[in-house]
This record gives sequence, C-alpha cells and structure tokens, in this order.
Amino acid sequence: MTKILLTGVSGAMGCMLQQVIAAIPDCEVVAGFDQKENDALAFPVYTDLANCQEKVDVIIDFSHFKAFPGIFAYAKANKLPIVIATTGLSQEDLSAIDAGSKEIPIFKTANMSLGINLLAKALMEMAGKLESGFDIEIIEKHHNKKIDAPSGTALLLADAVNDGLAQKKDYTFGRHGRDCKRTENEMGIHAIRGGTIAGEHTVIFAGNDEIIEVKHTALSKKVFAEGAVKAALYLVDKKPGLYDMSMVVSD
Ligand SMILES: NC(=O)C1=CN([C@@H]2O[C@H](COP(=O)(O)OP(=O)(O)OC[C@H]3O[C@@H](n4cnc5c(N)ncnc54)[C@H](OP(=O)(O)O)[C@@H]3O)[C@@H](O)[C@H]2O)C=CC1
Ligand SMILES: O=C(O)C1=N[C@H](C(=O)O)C[C@H](O)C1
Repeated sequence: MTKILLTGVSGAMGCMLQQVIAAIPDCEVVAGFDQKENDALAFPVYTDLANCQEKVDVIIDFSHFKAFPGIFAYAKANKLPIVIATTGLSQEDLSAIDAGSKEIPIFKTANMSLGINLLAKALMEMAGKLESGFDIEIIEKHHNKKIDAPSGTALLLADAVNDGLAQKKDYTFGRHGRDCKRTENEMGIHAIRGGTIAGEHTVIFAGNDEIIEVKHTALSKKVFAEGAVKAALYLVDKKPGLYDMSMVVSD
C-alpha cells in the first residue's frame, strides 16, 4: 500500500485527489497539509509539517507557490519522493528543484494530463517545420479562482515550441496599447479567466492565408488528479532525479 501525503488537501485539486485515491486499491492518503485545520477528514491535516508523525512513501503537491518552499524543504529533509503539480513557482524554486533532484526523486509537470504532454512533443516538431512565415500565439482559459497567469501549462507549451525553433521567440504576455504592433520574434501568451473552465490551451500558428490551431481541453479536474496518482506510483521506488510525464508514458 503506497502511503501519500497530500498538500493543499482542502483545495479544489486536494478534494478531487481524495476522491480519485479512494477508488484505487493500492494507495491511500495518510496525512494532509494545508494552511487551515480540517478535522472532517479520515486522516490528520497538519498546518505545520514538522508535526507529521505518519510514515509517508510519497508527497503529492497541489498547493500554492507560497507554500512550496516549506513543502519542498520537508521532502528533502525526510528523503521523500515528491510529485510537484503546483504552478506559479519562482525562478528560485525551479533552481532548488533542479538541485534537489540530486537528493530525492522529483516528478514535475505543470499539467498532469497525458494529452498536454503529448501535445508539447508534437508542438516541438511542428514549430521546427513552421519556423518561417508563421506567427505563434497561445491562448489559455481557466476558471475564475485561478491565482497565476499565464498558466504553467501555457509556459510549458511555449517552451516546447521554442525548443523546436532555431530562432527562439521572446514571450509577450497579453497585448494592448496604441503602439504595440507585433514583431516577428515574439510569441504572444494570453490568459482568459471565467466560470468553472477546467483548462483549455490553444496554440495558433498563423501564416499567410492559412492558420493551424491545436487545442487541448480538460473537461474536468479529474484528469489532473488521475495523472498525479499515476506519477506518484511511478515515482515511489525511483532513484533521485527529475522525472516527467513522458517517462510514465514510455515506461
Ligand atoms: N500540474 C497540474 O496538472 C495542475 C496543477 N494545478 C495547480 O495546483 C495548485 C492548486 O490548485 P487548486 O487546488 O485549484 O487551488 P486551490 O486554491 O483550490 O487549493 C490550494 C490549496 O492550498 C492551500 N494554500 C494556499 N496557500 C497556502 C499556504 N501559504 N500554505 C499552505 N497551504 C496553502 C489553500 O488553502 P486556502 O483554501 O485556505 O487558500 C488550498 O487548500 C495551483 O498552483 C494550480 O495551478 C492545478 C491543476 C492541475
Ligand atoms: O489552476 C488550474 O486549475 C490548473 N493549473 C495548471 C496550470 O497552471 O497550467 C494546469 C491546468 O491547466 C489546471
């Protein structure tokens, strides 16, 4: 039985993960972490990880960028594998993750769906072939409770496009103004927020007299929770290192 410590346990993704994990026979949530206490759950919820007494095999982190440094320090101090799904991380956090991957197994992706991770690979190839004559823009849509913009996934897709280009693009976040004509070396990234949209990402390649649009839609948060549990079960007996969804798919 794989024992999971769930961070952000009372949040939208934390609740979805509890449902998904309850339906899987070989894993269970043994402890939670959040900024508020929660006595309504079948396992203890800590507001300070130093108080966690349970034996844990792996951490799944869907929390908040402000909580991340403390959670990551706890994972390292206790040599625990960690699945990192939280977005909006700082450059400092990202450097700490790179360095930490020499000490513990880390699975990190801004999007736990299989579709987005396959799309990223396809975009890298497309970008290389459409290098000249196509302007590339990304539009992401999310629910009105999302904190960070653009989404981590939009950045992941933009980086994948750039990985396929010989001439890397600069990112333009949103566009407005009287004098802001598009230049050839920019990639626009645009964020829309509203209602309960689980997550939609469209990458547009706009050329002369033709347009290619590639779109991924998450129909609910369940797809992210299921991907995260798969990642946790994959990670639990791995050596220290940095892992991502492409490895789960090919394993
Ligand atoms: N990689 C992926 O596939 C996905 C990633 N995400 C990312 O996961 C994260 C969580 O998303 P979601 O569940 O929708 O967000 P929610 O805001 O619903 O949940 C976040 C949880 O973290 C808690 N929290 C906030 N600040 C702190 C803090 N300083 N210390 C401890 N706990 C804190 C919140 O508590 P409180 O309610 O009191 O604020 C809440 O319980 C986001 O970064 C999101 O972008 C989401 C979906 C998919
Ligand atoms: O906050 C969300 O909801 C999501 N966040 C992730 C992101 O920032 O890309 C992944 C997904 O799109 C849902």
